[in-house]
Amino acid sequence: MTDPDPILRPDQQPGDASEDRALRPQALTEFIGQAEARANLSVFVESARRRGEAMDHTLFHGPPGLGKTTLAQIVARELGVNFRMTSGPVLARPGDLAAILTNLEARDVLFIDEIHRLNPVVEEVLYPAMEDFELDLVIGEGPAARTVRIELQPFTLVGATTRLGLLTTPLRDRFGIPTRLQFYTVDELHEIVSRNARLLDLPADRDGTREIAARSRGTPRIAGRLLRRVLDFALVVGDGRLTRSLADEALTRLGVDGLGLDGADRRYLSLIAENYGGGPVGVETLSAALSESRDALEEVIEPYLLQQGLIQRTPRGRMLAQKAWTHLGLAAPQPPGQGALFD
Ligand SMILES: Nc1ncnc2c1ncn2[C@@H]1O[C@H](COP(=O)(O)OP(=O)(O)OP(=O)(O)O)[C@@H](O)[C@H]1O
Ligand SMILES: [Mg+2]
Repeated sequence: MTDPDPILRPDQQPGDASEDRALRPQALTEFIGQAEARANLSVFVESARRRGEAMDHTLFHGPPGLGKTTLAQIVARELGVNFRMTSGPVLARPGDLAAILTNLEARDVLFIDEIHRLNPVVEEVLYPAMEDFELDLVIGEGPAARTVRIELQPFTLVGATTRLGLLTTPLRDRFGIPTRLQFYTVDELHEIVSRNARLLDLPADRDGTREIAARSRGTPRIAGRLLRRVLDFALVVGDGRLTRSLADEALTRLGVDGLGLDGADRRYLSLIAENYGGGPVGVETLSAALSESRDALEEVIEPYLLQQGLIQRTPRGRMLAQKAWTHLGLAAPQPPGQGALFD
């Protein structure tokens, strides 16, 4: 089964990079939502600036598309330092990380995306680098091998992950500022969509931008993409203006329903309802039946369904909540034993 439309997925897709750039907020004051994270970060940034020191290592975690990379870039800009970006899977050998670390200037931000996917031998090198700004490198092989210690400039490591649970404890413990990003409220997304419409020169009714916000799965990346697709419809099918009815028509044609669920979400819910009587059913079983990786289910599909109260995680597997039955237009089965009283 293939997703009918990958533009609805919250994880990054090819082509996002250039689209993202135009809409990406550049300063903490332009960043909408995540009020708590933003308030805390502005204090830590300001304090580091006054002390003239590197800010403490920071970890952003939460579902894809909520602004982890954006916030990391903003932090570097507000600190007035260089931003270096890499990712867990790219750093295959300790030497790859060493090359980056030794090139950092004092107080720079090193951003490591998907930090839960670091090779363990690379991670070992990271510990003393984070803690003491030192690098222990093994030079040569066999009996001639020796360790050299290299002093590093103090730097700020900003890590990002969609899977906090996969981080090793020693790595997790070395982040002084762990920050969880939350799904956005419809009001926050509405502000984001309105701002993006202005940036894209799209005349828009409040009802129109609201409709997109309500159907963006709590995720600014999806809001940005849906707005661009609705813009296409506005230009070609409509009269160039974003109205509520135009947004509704476009989103419905794209397969986004009233709760913002896409085809993959609905297949997930329907499978549990129709094949497993509402659950509980194990995630491995769902993964096989949907031909989706377990990671994709746990990182991308389930967080929003959980947050919306459509499913529950139990020790025996996933279960549909009443709201999901209602949303699917199906009747929930009677719990065993109930109903017999009235027969
Ligand atoms: N608070 C916000 N206000 C406006 N736009 C935002 C906000 N947060 C994120 N965006 C936009 O959403 C898109 C995705 O953000 P970003 O790439 O930072 O997400 P991410 O959490 O790093 O995702 P991933 O886990 O896939 O790496 C970008 O285009 C960004 O401009
Ligand atoms: Mg990112």
